[in-house]
Amino acid sequence: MSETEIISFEPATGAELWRSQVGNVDEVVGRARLAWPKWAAEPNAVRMELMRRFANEVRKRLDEFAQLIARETGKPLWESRTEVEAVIAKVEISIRAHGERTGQRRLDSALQGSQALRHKPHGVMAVLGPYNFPAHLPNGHIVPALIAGNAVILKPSEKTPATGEFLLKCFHAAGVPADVVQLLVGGPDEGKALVAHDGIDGVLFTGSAQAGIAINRKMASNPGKIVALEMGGNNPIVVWNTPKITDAAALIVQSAFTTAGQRCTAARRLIVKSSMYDKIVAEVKRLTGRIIVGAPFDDPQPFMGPVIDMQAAVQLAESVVYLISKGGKALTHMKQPFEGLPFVTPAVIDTTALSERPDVELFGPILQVIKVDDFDEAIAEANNTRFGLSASLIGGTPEEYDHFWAGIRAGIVNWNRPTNGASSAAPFGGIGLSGNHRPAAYYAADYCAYPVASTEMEQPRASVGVGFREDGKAKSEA
Ligand SMILES: NC(=O)c1ccc[n+]([C@@H]2O[C@H](COP(=O)([O-])OP(=O)(O)OC[C@H]3O[C@@H](n4cnc5c(N)ncnc54)[C@H](O)[C@@H]3O)[C@@H](O)[C@H]2O)c1
Ligand SMILES: O=CCC[C@H](NC(=O)CCC(=O)O)C(=O)O
Repeated sequence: MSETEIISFEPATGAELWRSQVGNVDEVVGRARLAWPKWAAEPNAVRMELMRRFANEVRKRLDEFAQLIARETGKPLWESRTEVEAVIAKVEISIRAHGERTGQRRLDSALQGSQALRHKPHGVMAVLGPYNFPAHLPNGHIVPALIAGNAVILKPSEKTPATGEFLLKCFHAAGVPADVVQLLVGGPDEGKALVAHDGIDGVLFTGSAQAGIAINRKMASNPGKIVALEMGGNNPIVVWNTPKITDAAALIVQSAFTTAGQRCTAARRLIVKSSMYDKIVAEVKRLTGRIIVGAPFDDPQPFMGPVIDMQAAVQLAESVVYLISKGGKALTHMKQPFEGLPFVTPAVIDTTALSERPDVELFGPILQVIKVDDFDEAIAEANNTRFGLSASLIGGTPEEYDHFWAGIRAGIVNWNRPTNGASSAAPFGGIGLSGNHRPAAYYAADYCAYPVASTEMEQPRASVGVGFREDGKAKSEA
């Protein structure tokens, strides 16, 4: 039975934060369809100016917004602030991307007329958001979609609706008409109804592979509708010859445990050269042991907050038990330091001995360690996944990095940098179960508008060419 009400709870305290009735999909879509043509007909400059006003609105409310994200997701306040800063930065990046990726071109020819390339918006776009970046990631679809002239319906995650509501209030306060960007409160049922609705021209999804595949299936009979899928990862970080053990360990810990491991780009598998194993593992254990796990407003600030809810915490603890039951060796144990609340400490598990490692995204602070002897074996192990979002090489020579870059199947391939923390000024997406070749961030402009090619002359001008007699009849008819 579907829920009639959505309630958001603060992970760090269990307190109720927000509640609302679920939205009416037909009504929201109907309003968006009516509002869209006027919005699409506005000059680009008007839409861009409104986006800049939106950025200013968010800037004015940065503290309030960051506090809400911290309460609703459990992320430390310092990290929640970085999410709000990313929301602000998205506007200028998207304006630039719109011009560079979907701008206008015109090629004049005296004979053929003028060859013009312009872009049109799709219409009404459904944005389905995840809970881990409840503002920044939906916003990464919303801003480019609005700039291009689409109307948008945001269905935020059922776990973080208050953040979605706050984000949309900032658009409205900036002057974007209420029906041009609307909130649809709901869970997966409302998401499914929105995706299936005839009045939707596209679905811009960020979330799990499971839900993304279900959406892709649903949209298969509508090839004309745009579907952008940003999904999860089972991301490798490979450590090869490096004398910089402390730096390597810091990059590994940052990759695996930032946001309590709840990032699509988090490192899930540490693949390490046998001869470096002892040193790297010792340093990773030492650093992991120093991580402060705590509530978002604690002083000193924690590195990691709780995971999103108790269900997630229990699933993560069960995954650790499963890996150990199959032959994994716990290098650090996952503990639940606060009874009844979803705080977990990071687990590092050596799974080298496992004959089959489950290729699933364990969305939390669990890092598997796999020991290998040979660089090609490391690359093969890194590619031993159906996902393909991000991958990093720590250490190695420039030649080895070239080899790694060429051999790795992922949308983001880094060298001596973490697997996460991707730039909004670059394309962002993955292959395999991580996405459907419609990268977001800088390339989001591409899926928010479609190109129209036109050959244009101010007056009709045609010439009868080869194959015609003087009277205009074709030779073949003679
Ligand atoms: N690649 C990326 O850019 C990226 C970014 C952030 C998060 N993620 C991924 O998101 C996941 C965590 O977020 P989550 O748990 O909120 O994801 P989720 O897939 O459970 O939910 C995402 C959104 O889709 C909706 N939804 C769920 N099932 C649906 C269906 N069948 N039809 C339509 N809508 C549906 C949800 O209500 C929610 O709004 C992780 O897998 C993470 O890797 C990916
Ligand atoms: O959880 C998934 C997103 C993680 C984040 N990626 C980005 O912020 C991409 C940039 C953008 O979309 O603007 C990361 O890599 O940490």
